[in-house]
Amino acid sequence: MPLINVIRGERIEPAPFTVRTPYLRVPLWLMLAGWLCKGLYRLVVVYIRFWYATVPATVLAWLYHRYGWPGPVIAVGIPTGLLTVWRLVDLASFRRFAWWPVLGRWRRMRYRRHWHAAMATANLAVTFKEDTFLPLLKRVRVGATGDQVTIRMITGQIPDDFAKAGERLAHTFGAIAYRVTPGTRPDLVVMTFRRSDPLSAIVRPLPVPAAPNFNGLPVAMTEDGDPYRLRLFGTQVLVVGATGAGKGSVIWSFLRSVAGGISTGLVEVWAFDPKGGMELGAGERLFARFACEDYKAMADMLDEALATARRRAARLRGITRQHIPTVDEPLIVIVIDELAALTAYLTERQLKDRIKATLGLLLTQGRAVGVHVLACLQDPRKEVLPFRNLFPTRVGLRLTEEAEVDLVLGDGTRDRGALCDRIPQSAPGVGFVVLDGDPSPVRVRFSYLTDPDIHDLASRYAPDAAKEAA
Ligand SMILES: Nc1ncnc2c1ncn2[C@@H]1O[C@H](COP(=O)(O)OP(=O)(O)OP(=O)(O)O)[C@@H](O)[C@H]1O
Repeated sequence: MPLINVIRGERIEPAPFTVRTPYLRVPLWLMLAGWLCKGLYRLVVVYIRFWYATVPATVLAWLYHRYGWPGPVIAVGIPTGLLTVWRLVDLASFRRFAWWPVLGRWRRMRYRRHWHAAMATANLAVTFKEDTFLPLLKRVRVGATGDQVTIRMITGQIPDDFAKAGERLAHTFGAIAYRVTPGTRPDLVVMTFRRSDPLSAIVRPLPVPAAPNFNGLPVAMTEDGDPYRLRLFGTQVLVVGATGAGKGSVIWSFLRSVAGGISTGLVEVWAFDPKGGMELGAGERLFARFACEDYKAMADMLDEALATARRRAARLRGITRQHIPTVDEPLIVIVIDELAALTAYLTERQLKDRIKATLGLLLTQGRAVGVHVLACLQDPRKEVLPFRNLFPTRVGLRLTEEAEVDLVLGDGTRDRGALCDRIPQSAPGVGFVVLDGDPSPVRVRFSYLTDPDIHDLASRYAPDAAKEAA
């Protein structure tokens, strides 16, 4: 038996005694006096506990008593005026240093009030040796869209325990969505409760970088209002979404982010649009290769890409582990609008098997030698699933079923906040990006390019357009 047991958490003391009060006849005056004392005691407790409200109220009352109305009016008016000027002059710093800290205090009180019940009903309170322990509410930080709540877990708890209870807690605390991320220390977990949606508006096309940075291509906006930068080097990208979820906008946002490289010859896009060219046809001028009807031609293109990858690997072996694109040896991106059309729906068995084998090799061997795949998928069915793990970067847009989320993005991702099945139809282009090895899904909205935007992009950045201009 251990000498000392150590457990973190807030201990809920049981009542030391349980007594049955005897029946006594109490005179009315004694009862009234008792109530009065109790009332006074509670008043003092409330006064001390809520000092930040009671002390200013007392000061204002004293000012009124001493100077009449001008006293409190001036005392309130001057700081209010200064704060209003601050807000008008610099809203960002006003929010950051004045409004959000105050709101954070207020919200912390509200979290505390519901904390015990919320933890107990979400099964996050732990009973150990007849004592009950609660996770500790450490800090509440308010931001533009919601609250970041830092919690110290009880011994034996892990962030996934909070992820599993996330939806329950979000409802309890009146949030519309949540996200769970590990804290800065192993005993901390951060729950982000979102109260409004900063991604409700359409994101206009982002500026085209003249020279694309393949470690961070701006393709979408994050909830913080910053561009989301997709890392292409060393990865393959899978985009999954129900029909109308905005897969097209992911492709076009990506193409826009590498358009500078396309025009200079640093990037070659090989596009596959098995739906007859409806999605990608408008940008045909941007592509070095384009196939939209002939599946045999698509299989040949994939074979060619694999041969290129192998040639590069043979040349670079022992020299470098990451291919650096040049005009002579550009970065090749294979964009596939509907992966299942090649790997699942195709009726010619031999051709389908050939495509699947090549694609599998390409996904594993291509990323170090500058041959990348960005593939979209509508229906996460069994036939395409074996490929899932070959895509280190996965984007989940709106999905129709809850079970599809973990199927596509990885086990436990939905619990950690990637609620793809809850994305409304009215929010196409909204999705969660999940990177291999990073437990936190990032919620983003991809930029939307209208047909004129796409035509404009194709006419400005097509490689032949650059030659014509020269
Ligand atoms: N990022 C976005 N922002 C705003 N609206 C968008 C966005 N992406 C798509 N939309 C709207 O949603 C519609 C459907 O988008 P899109 O065709 O890209 O979906 P999809 O997932 O490719 O569907 P499908 O699988 O049926 O081709 C578009 O016509 C457009 O009106």
